[in-house]
Amino acid sequence: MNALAPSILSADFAALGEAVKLVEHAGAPYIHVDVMDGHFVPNITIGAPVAAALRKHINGIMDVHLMIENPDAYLEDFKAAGADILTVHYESTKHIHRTLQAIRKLGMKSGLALNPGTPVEVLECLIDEVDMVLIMSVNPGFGGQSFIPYALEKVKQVKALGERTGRDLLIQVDGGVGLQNVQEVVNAGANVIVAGSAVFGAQDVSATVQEFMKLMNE
Ligand SMILES: O=C(CO)[C@@H](O)[C@H](O)COP(=O)(O)O
Ligand SMILES: [Fe+2]
Repeated sequence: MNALAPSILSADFAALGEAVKLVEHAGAPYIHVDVMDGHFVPNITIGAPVAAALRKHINGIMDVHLMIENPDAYLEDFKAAGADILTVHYESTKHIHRTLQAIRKLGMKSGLALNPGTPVEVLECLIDEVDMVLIMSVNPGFGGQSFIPYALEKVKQVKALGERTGRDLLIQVDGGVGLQNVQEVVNAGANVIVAGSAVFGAQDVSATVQEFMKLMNE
């Protein structure tokens, strides 16, 4: 079953608990939490204390996307906050292999995100340490940007790598996905779809989640 991960980046930050409840009730199995530090990306969002507060409202999977420099310093904080999957950027740290190992050692699933300018080849020597690959289909930092079509090619490459290495990978796509292109993204091989503005910017959030899940699993 392909899964939707609504990104709370586009929700009302003063009512995140309600936002989570709404999308979970509509059938979204993941909640995607975007953490930005104003250094790795030109925007600042939320940190571990807000993630910990949100955890109490999340029944499903809390999927934390770290867009921060020096992620190693915060892995334990996000474990304590209740993250199920912790995703770090390949570009954000010198010793990414060690970081991925540390995430698993703390008992979380490890996610590895690749910026649009980073080739899939970098996964070759990291794949055994990775539970989820996140292909960024926009440059990280903001919601509501346009989908970069080359991401589809990268998703196909990740899928092929998973098959070749016998790994049952979670393949996540993040950025610019809406009802109009979600099937294309799933057909390329993605099985976890992040959507922020397309979900929380919709008139009927609940119906939009249901429509996503339907299109993704047809
Ligand atoms: O990580 C990010 C942005 O850097 C995302 O998770 C966004 O929140 C996706 O927003 P939309 O493109 O779906 O509006
Ligand atoms: Fe994200």
